[in-house]
Amino acid sequence: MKKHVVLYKKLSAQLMERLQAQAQVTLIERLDAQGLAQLRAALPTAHGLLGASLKLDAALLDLAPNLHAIASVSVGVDNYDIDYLTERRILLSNTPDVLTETTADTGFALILATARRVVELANLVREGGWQQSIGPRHFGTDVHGKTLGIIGMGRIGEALAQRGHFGFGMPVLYHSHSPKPAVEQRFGARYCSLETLLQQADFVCLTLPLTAETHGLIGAQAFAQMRPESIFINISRGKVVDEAALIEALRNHQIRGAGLDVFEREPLNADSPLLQMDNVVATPHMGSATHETREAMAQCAVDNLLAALAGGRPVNLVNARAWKG
Ligand SMILES: NC(=O)C1=CN([C@@H]2O[C@H](COP(=O)(O)OP(=O)(O)OC[C@H]3O[C@@H](n4cnc5c(N)ncnc54)[C@H](O)[C@@H]3O)[C@@H](O)[C@H]2O)C=CC1
Ligand SMILES: O=C(O)C(=O)CO
Repeated sequence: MKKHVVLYKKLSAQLMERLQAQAQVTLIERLDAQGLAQLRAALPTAHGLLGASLKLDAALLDLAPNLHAIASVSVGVDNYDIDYLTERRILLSNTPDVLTETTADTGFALILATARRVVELANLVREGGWQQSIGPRHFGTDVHGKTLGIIGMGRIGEALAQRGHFGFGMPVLYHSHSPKPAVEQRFGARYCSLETLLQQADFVCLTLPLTAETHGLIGAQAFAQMRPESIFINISRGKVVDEAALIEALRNHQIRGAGLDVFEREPLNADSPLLQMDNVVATPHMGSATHETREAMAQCAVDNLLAALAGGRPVNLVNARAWKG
């Protein structure tokens, strides 16, 4: 008998066909109240789950006694209680690598847009405010040659360093769990403490996962260490930052601006003070959101799920201790 898979993210026709050939599929189209009720109703017979952007906590997963595998269509796994999944020997997989370059592109788009005030000035033109040559009041700040600071030198951090070093001649500072000699050799990057990075980088970029250790890592104390010319970029997770402290730092001109793809609460409230600030560029968690990359992520997730349901070890298994071998 075919295994039962619950999708809470829509797949392309091609991937859907592939999944349906191997499994009985329930598709939850939208994660609204009705969709969540459908999900609850489907969980008791589910062997596999595939999706993203949903906190799958124990209260929900206790409804799924037969669950064997979850394929997250994301590299970040902060939506899952990994200890709980491991205890129940539920295999959790994610989608690293396929989104690395696209997410680093988004990071650089935010660096450029924030430093060169692209959104603010494009809006000025759109609103008919371009009546004469712009002057210093509308000038931005250079990106090339400035110091790029990367907090969390993993896959995306390295891709950002590559762009900064080769594309923009930027000296690279980084802080991570441990130094990476290969990265230092390739990009001339220099390992330093978090404090030194905050004090010296012109662009402070977050490319860390959200974990118990990183939750609230960047707060009032961190912003106080940054310089009034520095620009803060977050393409990791909103909860790594104390958003109230960020708003205060922007209000008090402790930093020049911020490029933010992620927020403490998503979607961001329309009345967030961040949206009133010209020196903030806010994007809707779109780091990996290109047609090509989202399809590659979905394909990776389907591969992981089908491997697990066939009794194999998914290539991108997150909780290795859940694997019986
Ligand atoms: N904005 C978006 O749409 C996207 C956001 N992301 C976020 O980016 C994160 C990073 O992704 P990858 O680069 O693929 O992960 P990765 O695991 O390759 O890199 C993370 C790096 O952070 C370091 N790190 C972790 N905790 C640390 C700590 N407390 N102090 C110092 N360094 C620490 C790790 O050692 C590692 O080098 C994801 O977990 C996800 O949350 C990923 C893709 C898209
Ligand atoms: O993969 C992730 O972790 C994302 O945030 C979306 O691509």
